[in-house]
Amino acid sequence: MDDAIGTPTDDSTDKLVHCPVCDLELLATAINSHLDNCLQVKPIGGVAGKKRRLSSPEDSGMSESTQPLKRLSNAPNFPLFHKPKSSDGPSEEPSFAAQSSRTPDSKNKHAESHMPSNSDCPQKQGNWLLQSTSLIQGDQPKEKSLAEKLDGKPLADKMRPCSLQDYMGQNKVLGENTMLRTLLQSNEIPSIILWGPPGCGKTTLAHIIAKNAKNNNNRFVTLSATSASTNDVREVIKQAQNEQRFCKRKTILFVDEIHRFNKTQQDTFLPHVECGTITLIGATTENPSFQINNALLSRCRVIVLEKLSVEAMEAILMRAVESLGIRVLSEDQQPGCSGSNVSETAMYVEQKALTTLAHLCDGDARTGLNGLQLSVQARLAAGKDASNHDMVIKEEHIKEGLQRSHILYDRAGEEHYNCISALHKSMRGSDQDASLYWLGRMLEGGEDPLYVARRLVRFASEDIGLADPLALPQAVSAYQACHFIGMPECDVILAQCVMYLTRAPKSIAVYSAYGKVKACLKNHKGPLPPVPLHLRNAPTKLMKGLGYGKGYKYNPKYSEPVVQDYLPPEMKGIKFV
Ligand SMILES: Nc1ncnc2c1ncn2[C@@H]1O[C@H](COP(=O)(O)OP(=O)(O)OP(=O)(O)O)[C@@H](O)[C@H]1O
Repeated sequence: MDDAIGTPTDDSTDKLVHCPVCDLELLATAINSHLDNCLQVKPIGGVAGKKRRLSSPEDSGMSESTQPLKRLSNAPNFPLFHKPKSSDGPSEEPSFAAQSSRTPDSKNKHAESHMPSNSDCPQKQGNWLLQSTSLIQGDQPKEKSLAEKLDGKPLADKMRPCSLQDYMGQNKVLGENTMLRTLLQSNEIPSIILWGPPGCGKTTLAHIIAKNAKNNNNRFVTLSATSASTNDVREVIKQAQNEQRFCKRKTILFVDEIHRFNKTQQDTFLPHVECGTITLIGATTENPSFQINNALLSRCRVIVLEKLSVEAMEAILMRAVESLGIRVLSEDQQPGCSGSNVSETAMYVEQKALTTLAHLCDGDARTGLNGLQLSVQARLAAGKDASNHDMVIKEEHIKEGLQRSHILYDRAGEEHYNCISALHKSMRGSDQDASLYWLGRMLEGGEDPLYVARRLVRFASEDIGLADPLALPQAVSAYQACHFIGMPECDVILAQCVMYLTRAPKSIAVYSAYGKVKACLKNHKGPLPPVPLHLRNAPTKLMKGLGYGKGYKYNPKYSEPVVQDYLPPEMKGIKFV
């Protein structure tokens, strides 16, 4: 038979059947693949889509009988017989294995990850970046201006990496052969607690894990412990159970700021993490040993993320700068040296400015990126009236940008010492307003409250001492209270202590007396004199026999004042106080 498609192989399969769509007679063995393709051309109900009409047999010059065969190689198949390729499908996303090579130049590869493949990726949603670059061929969308690119969500959100390739730093936990990477590559996602300082990438890592998990047909649900109630948690768990029962899909639950959940809420997770209904990814800036209950903690792996290094921060900033189309000027370069069209308005940033920003943001990528955004926006505003087209972001602009958002405070650098010194001196001078101002400068700039509290303990003794013996317990209590409560609530505790110490009477008697002791010991020439025998303890017979404790007058036994030497004879008469 001329029209039959396929070759009979045995008696049971050489039966002829009619295609229900095109009425073609063909072998039973070939009906499925024929139908697949036939339906692409002639969907049941007869209404072909707009695209299909454009490539109708008449348009293509193909006869209806040959069309299905021609389409076999590249036509998408009808979902009845083949799984659809969704935008989340594994085939469209690089797996962790594919993402595994995080080389130092990975920051240069971000254009790859900007290809529109997943709607979860912030850079891809709304195409803010794509519209500004030439990644899309053919119908070029109108290029966005720099101001437009900065509009809307904060730059830090827009730049959130979608893959490990763009995830900088954290090599201790994500480098080659680390436990986490191995687990992720094998799609074994354990319940984990990501613990690290603000802006170090906890949420970002959770999103990357989730994206990979979605590719592997898992559900990803997020909750913020700051707003979710116990009922919300129960609802998520109920849905997770249904998904597991009916769709055989696992649920990954990301809980941001998990330390803010109370004990009951944390307990709600327990059995479900235990039995695998949900895989929990918690993020916290607080020490999980204190903030997360032990039972939950023992069911999760704690992954400690660190502040981002200056190098990682530079890479993150560089990626943002490139995405925004800002050109980087090294020390010996001038604006316009790239040979670009001079009539175009160009934005430049000095390499030094980026390095300064990377240092100042204290390993917090959000601070760094938002600081960059502020500086660029400030330059754009300043450049509106200027006749010169080129705008250059310099170090001072970066600092200015950070100051505006009250974050210019280099915790590791000079500013840290300058501010604590100013606080100490203001308290010594009993100036309450100045003392509070310097305290505020440090705390609002992100200083560690425990560092400030430790300095107050020292001040209580050094500058107040016995003039007010309650100053020291005040300061120690403030330290403990800060330890229990943490920022931001502990700010007022420190303020109370600072005001107490500022108002207290001052005395450096203890401080200077002890200073003299240290000087005496330091300047002593020759061997230090031995402890006089009568002052020595004599716990054993031998020591007693050697004369230890001999002649010592036990003061409580005497009603009259005791005359006795307490210093070595060489030191007799020395005064420290
Ligand atoms: N390791 C990283 N690599 C690249 N970009 C990062 C990295 N870490 C953070 N970022 C950038 O900083 C932004 C903020 O990071 P993220 O929200 O992940 O921090 P976080 O640790 O969860 O902070 P918080 O505790 O304050 O919620 C991200 O949107 C991203 O742009």
